[in-house]
Amino acid sequence: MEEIGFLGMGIMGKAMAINLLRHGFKVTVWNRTLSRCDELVQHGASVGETPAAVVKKCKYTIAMLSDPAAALSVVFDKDGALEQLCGGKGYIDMSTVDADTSSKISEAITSKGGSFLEGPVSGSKKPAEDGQLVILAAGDKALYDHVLPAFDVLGKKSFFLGQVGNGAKMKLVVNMVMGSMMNAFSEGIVLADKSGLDPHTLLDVLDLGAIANPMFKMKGPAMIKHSYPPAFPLKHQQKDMRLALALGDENAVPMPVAAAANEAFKKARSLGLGDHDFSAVFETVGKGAQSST
Ligand SMILES: NC(=O)C1=CN([C@@H]2O[C@H](COP(=O)(O)OP(=O)(O)OC[C@H]3O[C@@H](n4cnc5c(N)ncnc54)[C@H](OP(=O)(O)O)[C@@H]3O)[C@@H](O)[C@H]2O)C=CC1
Ligand SMILES: O=CCCC(=O)O
Repeated sequence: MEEIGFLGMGIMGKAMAINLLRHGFKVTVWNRTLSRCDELVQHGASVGETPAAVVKKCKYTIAMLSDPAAALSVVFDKDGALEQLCGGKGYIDMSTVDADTSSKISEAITSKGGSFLEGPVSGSKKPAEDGQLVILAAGDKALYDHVLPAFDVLGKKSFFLGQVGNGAKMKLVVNMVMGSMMNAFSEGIVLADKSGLDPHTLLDVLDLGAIANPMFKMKGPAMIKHSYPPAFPLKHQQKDMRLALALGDENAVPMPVAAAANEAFKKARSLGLGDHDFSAVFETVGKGAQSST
């Protein structure tokens, strides 16, 4: 099996790279904080000293980085991926970024003869560990077909959405809906509690009705305990709301619900909750933090 490069050993990148190793892929990893690669070595990975070194060694390289600035830096900076991208090499950015960022990266890589695919994912830490992500790919179709065996390990379903930017946009729309839902859910828990209802009973009622969903089921009990172990860091959810609102601006789509949700995530960041799970936005609702829940 050919060797895959993997840049970014955060919550998602680590889980995805370990999953590939577990399924017999050879993987060479890199992370800005190199010590975070140590655990991957124990799982059988090799380590590259720089993004360029990883791309030089591997026919194709996946990136899973925090935000547009990180995605651009890893490609364009000194010792970045672009230095070694050329004909026969592929680069797949699975980070959640905006379409402009993705297009900049795509243009630079294709102008050097390389191929580019974006592949942001729906699904969080546990689906990444279990290979149950939903992959929203767009860009070079030949590269997509080539990496499908790896996508089949990482995800339960891959979509090919056409031209570069469509994967990024789809991901932002999905996360805009998710962030708005999380805020409504938080308000619901606080409202139930403040009006004398048992929030656990609210969870049971929600789970049996038309708006039952895995997110409420998974996050609700921990939120009631004010516990937010990071699966999807709140700072990344706020980045996605911001980028989705910019997409709304570009397309003249009024999004008052998403704008309010973004304000709540910003508030949560200002309270120092950026590295907690995004469900910590619960702490911004009324006096959620002081409630009897
Ligand atoms: N967590 C989740 O549930 C999901 C996350 N996503 C998206 O996936 C991406 C990664 O998320 P996640 O793994 O949770 O994030 P983490 O914050 O856990 O990891 C971020 C990664 O980006 C690296 N990084 C940050 N800034 C830079 C930089 N300037 N240069 C180089 N590397 C940098 C970090 O390196 P270092 O270790 O050195 O800080 C780390 O490897 C994000 O775009 C996120 O929105 C998508 C679906 C689900
Ligand atoms: O971008 C993060 C998505 C998290 C999820 O789908 O649960």
